Amino acid sequence: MSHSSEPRPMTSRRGDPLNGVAHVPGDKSISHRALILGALSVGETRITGLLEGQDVLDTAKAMAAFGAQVERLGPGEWSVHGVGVGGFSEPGSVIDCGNSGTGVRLIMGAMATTPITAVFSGDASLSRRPMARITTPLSQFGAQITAREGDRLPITIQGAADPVPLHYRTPVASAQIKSAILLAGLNAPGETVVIEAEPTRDHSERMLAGFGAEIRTEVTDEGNVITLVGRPELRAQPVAVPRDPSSAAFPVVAALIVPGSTIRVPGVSRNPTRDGLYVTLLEMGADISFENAREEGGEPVADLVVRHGPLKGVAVPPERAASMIDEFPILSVIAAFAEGKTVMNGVAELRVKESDRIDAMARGLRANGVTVEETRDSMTVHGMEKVPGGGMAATCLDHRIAMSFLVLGLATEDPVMVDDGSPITTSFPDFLPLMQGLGATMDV
Ligand SMILES: O=C(O)C1=C[C@@H](OP(=O)(O)O)[C@@H](O)[C@H](O)C1
Ligand SMILES: C=C(OP(=O)(O)O)C(=O)O
Repeated sequence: MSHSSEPRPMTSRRGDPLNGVAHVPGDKSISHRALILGALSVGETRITGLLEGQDVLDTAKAMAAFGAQVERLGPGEWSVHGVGVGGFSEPGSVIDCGNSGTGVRLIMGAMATTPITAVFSGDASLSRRPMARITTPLSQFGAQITAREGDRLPITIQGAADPVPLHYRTPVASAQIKSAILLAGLNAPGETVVIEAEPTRDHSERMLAGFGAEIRTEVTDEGNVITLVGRPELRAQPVAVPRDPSSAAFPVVAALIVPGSTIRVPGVSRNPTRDGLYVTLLEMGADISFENAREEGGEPVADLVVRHGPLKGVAVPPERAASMIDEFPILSVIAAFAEGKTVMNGVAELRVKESDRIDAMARGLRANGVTVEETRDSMTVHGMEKVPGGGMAATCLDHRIAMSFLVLGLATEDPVMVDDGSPITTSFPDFLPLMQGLGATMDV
């Protein structure tokens, strides 16, 4: 299901310092994977802390359509009775993944080696995003795939009746490509191997191991070589989803740019494959401390304490991009308040997210008085002492663009408007009350 079709204009403006505790929602990547692996296991998987954003709810609905028993027990608490590897049944209607690239790409992988047919669709944003990166490897497993012009959704997949395991080098750094292949490899006999030149988020590998699959990662000169042994019996597991570092980034940056602020953000995942923004913020001179470092649900987590202070621009090295790929929109916001310029290189993938994020951020920042330069795969933001604001940003069906500009407006001279805040529900349904609870002036 796509998010609400009514545009929801929103505004944010300068006000008091931000203070308090921000309980951000569960990790989106881990939530999708918990539902999918739960559906592919034998027994009942109990999930706590699941993100109940529209992207993940669409994945839950899809798992039920493939035959799993999916039930909401309470806030963030879900039960999945799985059907086992190879046990998916043919869905009776189209699988609509709404706005979610992770949802559609991982689910296409999960069904591509089972002899059933499924049709996948999405909203206007998802229907523009490239899918050849997934359909190419899945065809090599033996799936028959028909896509719209340019390898876009809607896509029909007839799963392979006699799948062959795959040995595949990913052409771009993408955890979605890697994960789709690993999920397809579950029902192929023998070893499926994925090679990635740059490491990407490793939640699939961690969770597959936790559910009992034989999977190993070797670090070699050509990158990470991940090998999965097919046809395991996955055993249902309890999954405690840690809080999402990509969602935490919004209140964290808000506290860093609003003078006098101090906030605490407990229980945030500090998985090194997701940590690039925090490494970058520390290089910029941000006052962030990481307290009570511990492990929860197989992931390293910590409580973040964040205080406003002076910041300086930095150059983000391209090899860090994958570990903060969803955080460049909000980094470009904080860069506007830093001394000097912030340069982001090797970020071409931003052009194929929910929107062209380089274009969307550059336009919106310029509309609010900030100087931005862009190339095909880079963006440079010039910091200033006082950021004017007063402009309208188009959110382009992109939750992260909407939240980034609403954070910008908390520290600009004049208010910032976004044309449509409704996509925020895809990943952070309580964004508005959470920010208001910290003292932010933000409204619909
Ligand atoms: O695997 C995942 O859960 C994700 C991978 C990333 O996409 P790519 O694999 O396309 O880089 C990221 O942008 C997305 O929000 C979540
Ligand atoms: C890119 C994102 O998500 P997805 O690819 O799952 O749509 C995101 O959440 O920033």
